[in-house]
Amino acid sequence: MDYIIIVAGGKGMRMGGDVPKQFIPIGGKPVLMHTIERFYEYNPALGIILVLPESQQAYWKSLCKDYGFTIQHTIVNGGETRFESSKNGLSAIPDDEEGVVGIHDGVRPFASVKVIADCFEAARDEYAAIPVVPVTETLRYIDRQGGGKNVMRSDYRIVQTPQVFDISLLKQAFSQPYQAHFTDDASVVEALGCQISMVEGNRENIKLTTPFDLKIAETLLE
Ligand SMILES: Nc1ccn([C@@H]2O[C@H](COP(=O)(O)OP(=O)(O)OP(=O)(O)O)[C@@H](O)[C@H]2O)c(=O)n1
Ligand SMILES: C[C@](O)(CO)[C@H](O)COP(=O)(O)O
Repeated sequence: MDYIIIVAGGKGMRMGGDVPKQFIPIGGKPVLMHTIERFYEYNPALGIILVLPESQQAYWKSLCKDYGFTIQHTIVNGGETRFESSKNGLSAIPDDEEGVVGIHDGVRPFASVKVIADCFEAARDEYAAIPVVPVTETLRYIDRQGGGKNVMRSDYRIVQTPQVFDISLLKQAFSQPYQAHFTDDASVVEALGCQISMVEGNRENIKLTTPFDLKIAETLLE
């Protein structure tokens, strides 16, 4: 069986505000409902695991009731770091399960169904796949003295989610101790010495990080 783990266990410090960013309504319903619907649209048989801070779980259940949101999912407690939240989500999948598992930021409601399908397909063939988009602005490397140097932007890609992996490979990766450079799930798998395949992402698949991103989200839904 295949799964998607949707991580929404963060604090949303850069977004600020009283309502955690995954619950902010865009286009008439909470961000997280849009995100889950994308994966349901891709494959209604996908096992959906939602990682949420324990303190937010009752509120989420009340939102599901209020909005008539009935897509089945399992809720798991969030962790202190994204690494821990991903690991908690993964622990909800039986150890002997075969198939692939994606990990997706709860606050990326615009992953296209094509990108989701491409990532799952690539991971079935190549064990680990992530969506990337080109850099559209010029990049400068900043050294420790604060000096800058132009670098070739064509040498870099912006990394999105869902990041999809063979289940047993991902379980092995997450048995490693946490390291500070684990900023996504692919970096955890790469630390085992594995190659990560890249598929073309979709530009709208932004991470809602600051209030500015919410304005873009509303525009994308118009
Ligand atoms: N301990 C954590 C930290 C992050 N995340 C999730 O990882 C995704 C990407 O993280 P980010 O956008 O940075 O969210 P926050 O950590 O909540 O934001 P901030 O860094 O501004 O506090 C989000 O869906 C977030 O909920 C998580 O599940 N558990
Ligand atoms: C996983 C991620 O969205 C890929 O771009 C990103 O690394 C998350 O970073 P954050 O600082 O936890 O938002």
